[in-house]
Amino acid sequence: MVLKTNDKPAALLALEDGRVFDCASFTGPGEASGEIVFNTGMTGYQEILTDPSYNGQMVVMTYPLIGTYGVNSEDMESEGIRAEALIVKEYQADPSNHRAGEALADFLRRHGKMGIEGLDTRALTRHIRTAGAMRAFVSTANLDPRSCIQKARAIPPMVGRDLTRAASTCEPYRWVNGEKVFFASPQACFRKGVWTAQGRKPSVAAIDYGAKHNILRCLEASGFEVIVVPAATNAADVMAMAPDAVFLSNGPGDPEPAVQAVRTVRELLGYRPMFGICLGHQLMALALGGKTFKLKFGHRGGNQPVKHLATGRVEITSQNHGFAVAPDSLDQGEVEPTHINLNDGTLEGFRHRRLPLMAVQYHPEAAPGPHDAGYLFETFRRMIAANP
Ligand SMILES: NC(=O)CC[C@H](N)C(=O)O
Repeated sequence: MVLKTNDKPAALLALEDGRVFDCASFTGPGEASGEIVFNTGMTGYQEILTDPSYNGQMVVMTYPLIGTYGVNSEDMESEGIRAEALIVKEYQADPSNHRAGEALADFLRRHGKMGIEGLDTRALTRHIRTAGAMRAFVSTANLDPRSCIQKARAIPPMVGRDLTRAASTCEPYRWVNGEKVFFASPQACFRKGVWTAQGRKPSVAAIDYGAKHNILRCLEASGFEVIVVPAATNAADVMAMAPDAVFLSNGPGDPEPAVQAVRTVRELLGYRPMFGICLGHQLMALALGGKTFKLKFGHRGGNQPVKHLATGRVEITSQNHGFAVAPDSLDQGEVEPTHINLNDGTLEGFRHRRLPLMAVQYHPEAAPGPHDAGYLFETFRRMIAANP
């Protein structure tokens, strides 16, 4: 039981289906709302909080003790905290790690986000598994269950939300040595001579729907010259850059209402080799005429088993998604499934039989998580070499 003090005021977590949990806030007074989802990673709370794909969501960690290794300056997946709140069984306020620069509670507070503890996260997770991911509201100021449930029901549902532009960069930038380098003006980016490696490295235009920094780090480490462009960039502007390849990033929200993004991807199909990760995978499937649907409680964690169909090899993968591509909605004559999830049989990757297109639903950049799927960046490189 958590001692409720002035530092840790009592809070109430209310779910839209009427379930409530007494808890405490380890970041002081506040209020938060969003879709409540769980992550099964034992570590990785910093990467999870800063992954833009968690925008609009409150994350429950199933591992019971969180905060032990603090927060450091190297493991950021974006500039700030993108999740709405972090919900844990027990917060460990005294971090011990040589890389720790800050305690988790201070990091959350600095970004104006809530940390919640002192509830039975196992019961909460089992409830989400049975009833599905749903809207929730948590407050230290309002402890009235009925009113909190109403507030949970008043927030917009995740289905139908296009968050691609909200999570994207407003201006294009170069990704150089792990840093963003902006252009003198955005227009300076959309021209053929923008690439500096001039053929010594494959150039990739990465469309940003809320890209995790580690994807950009992996592209750079795999030898690509990377320029990141906003989600609203149209196909003509991408083509004006004449990149060797196009990359579609991860991102928050429901892919189906992102019609402008899907149109751009459709216009780029077959233009140059293209690789999509997570939301990028879903947008590519939609551009190919496929459909997506919402999973009951999604896949979030670092231990999702995925079978690579060509080799029979099983990869342990890092994942974060609430939607999935319906395999039957894709033209099997054109699109070949390449990966499936061994927990629930859902589609985890595909390639096109004629065009140089590949996509995976999981995260080969894997931070936090295993490195089993790192070969995909090399596969992308080979695809570019084969399609000059
Ligand atoms: N990590 C992602 O790109 C997530 C994609 C999408 N928002 C989903 O939840 O399915």
